Amino acid sequence: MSFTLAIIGRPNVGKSTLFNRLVGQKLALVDDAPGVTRDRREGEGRLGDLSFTLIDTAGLDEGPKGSLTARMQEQTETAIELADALLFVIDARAGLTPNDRAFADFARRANKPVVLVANKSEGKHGEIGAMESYALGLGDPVQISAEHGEGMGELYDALRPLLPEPVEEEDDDQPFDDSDEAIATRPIRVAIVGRPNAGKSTFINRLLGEERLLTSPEAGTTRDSIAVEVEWKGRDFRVFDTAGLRRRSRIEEKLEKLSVADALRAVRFAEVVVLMMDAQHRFEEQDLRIADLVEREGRALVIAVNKWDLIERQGGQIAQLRADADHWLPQIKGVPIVATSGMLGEGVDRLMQAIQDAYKVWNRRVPTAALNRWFEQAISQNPPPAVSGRRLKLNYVTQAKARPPSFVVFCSRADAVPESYLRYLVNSLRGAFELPGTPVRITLREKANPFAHKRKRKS
Ligand SMILES: Nc1nc2c(ncn2[C@@H]2O[C@H](COP(=O)(O)OP(=O)(O)OP(=O)(O)O)[C@@H](O)[C@H]2O)c(=O)[nH]1
Ligand SMILES: Nc1nc2c(ncn2[C@@H]2O[C@H](COP(=O)(O)OP(=O)(O)OP(=O)(O)O)[C@@H](O)[C@H]2O)c(=O)[nH]1
Repeated sequence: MSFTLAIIGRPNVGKSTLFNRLVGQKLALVDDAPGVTRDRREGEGRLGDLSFTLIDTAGLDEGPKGSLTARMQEQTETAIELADALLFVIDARAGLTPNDRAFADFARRANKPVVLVANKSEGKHGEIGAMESYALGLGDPVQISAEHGEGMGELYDALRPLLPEPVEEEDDDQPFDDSDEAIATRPIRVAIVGRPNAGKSTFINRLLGEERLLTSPEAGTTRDSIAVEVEWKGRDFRVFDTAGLRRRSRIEEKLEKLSVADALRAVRFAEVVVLMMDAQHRFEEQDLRIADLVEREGRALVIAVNKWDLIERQGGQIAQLRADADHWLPQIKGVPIVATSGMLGEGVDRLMQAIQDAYKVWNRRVPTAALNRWFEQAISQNPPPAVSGRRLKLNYVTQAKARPPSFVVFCSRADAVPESYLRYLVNSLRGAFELPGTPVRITLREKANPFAHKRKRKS
């Protein structure tokens, strides 16, 4: 039997939705046929290149006043027994309930690896439950939206080290091992995306030093994305080449649609995304849309302006590229940009270095003391505005996670803080801690410090 994962958690947190996403709709449809009531569903799940047997424990009602029925406990225990590792799901919007804590106890007692999943994390509301869930003592929550397919890359990151995978050697690193050493040695997952004909395959061939991928002057030669392992100057990379993202047209063929979906998937599984543009047609609408997608997916972005050999050399061109990038992509200010010629092998070293640097920035954790110093300074330099006569009070800040760097600011009235002030904080933070070109998230939160009760108990 293959590696088995059990999805556990109280009713309604989204276990079935996650199951369906990982297993695929077909099986779920079969099992959801009317009259088929089952305590447990099993299916073959896939996430990127990982495959596993998945057990879902959904479909039971909570007992009176939210209590757990004996049947629910029983089926959860059975599932846990069958599993090699657990996906413990909570509802990030609802926050923790006593039943979540009961399930967390089951999970802990199992003595099996547990991945804490904070579902329904799309939008801003998710941060709250995710922060609260730290208190369960099950490690960092993986924030996902099973319904919208968000956070699947993070889930992949969390699962990959748990699963046996003979081809990989790096698999003994711990989930969420964000130590400097782990960050410095893990293969970096890179997706190279861009419009058709930008030169993605040619570039990867150059990296590999052989004609392994098909390149041709016709747009859209690469139909599927292919992962290749590359070692460059002692560092391992896993590079995904994707079919060109192209403008959607009404007469688009099904095959093409699949290719676009494939590229989007590659973005989700990548840690660093290289947006490859043709130097002769740079910053086109589709390029900007890809960059925006990468930002929204929370990946590190590096821009390669390829076919640089076709550009007549004049002074100041790189500076112009820099200015163009910041003009068109203000949401990822300072995004690294490298001029390349995959054909001639120019700029390859610089691009590979830029990928490593971007990866480091994306993984950065800012020391708390420095973060607090920055916060006080940023607020006193440019205090938050008064809204309807009352000054907004921002209390303190904490880094909730890295990959990408995400922060939570605790404040008096979250809804009242204007977007522009948040942008000010993001840009100031970027500057203060050298976080260029990586998505930086700041979420506002009104509730008291979730760790406060812990501290009280200790004293
Ligand atoms: N907003 C949001 N809603 C979600 C998400 N995932 C699931 N839901 C919704 O949450 C509800 C419960 O989802 P299910 O997948 O049935 O939850 P379950 O944990 O399997 O529930 P039981 O079958 O009762 O054990 C449904 O209305 C879903 O549409 C998500 O990522 N975001
Ligand atoms: N002058 C020049 N031409 C290049 C360079 N890189 C690629 N090309 C040419 O551009 C064309 C497209 O290259 P590919 O590598 O197939 O492009 P792709 O982005 O993989 O294309 P799709 O498979 O359509 O997504 C080919 O004719 C290449 O020879 C470069 O650095 N300079």
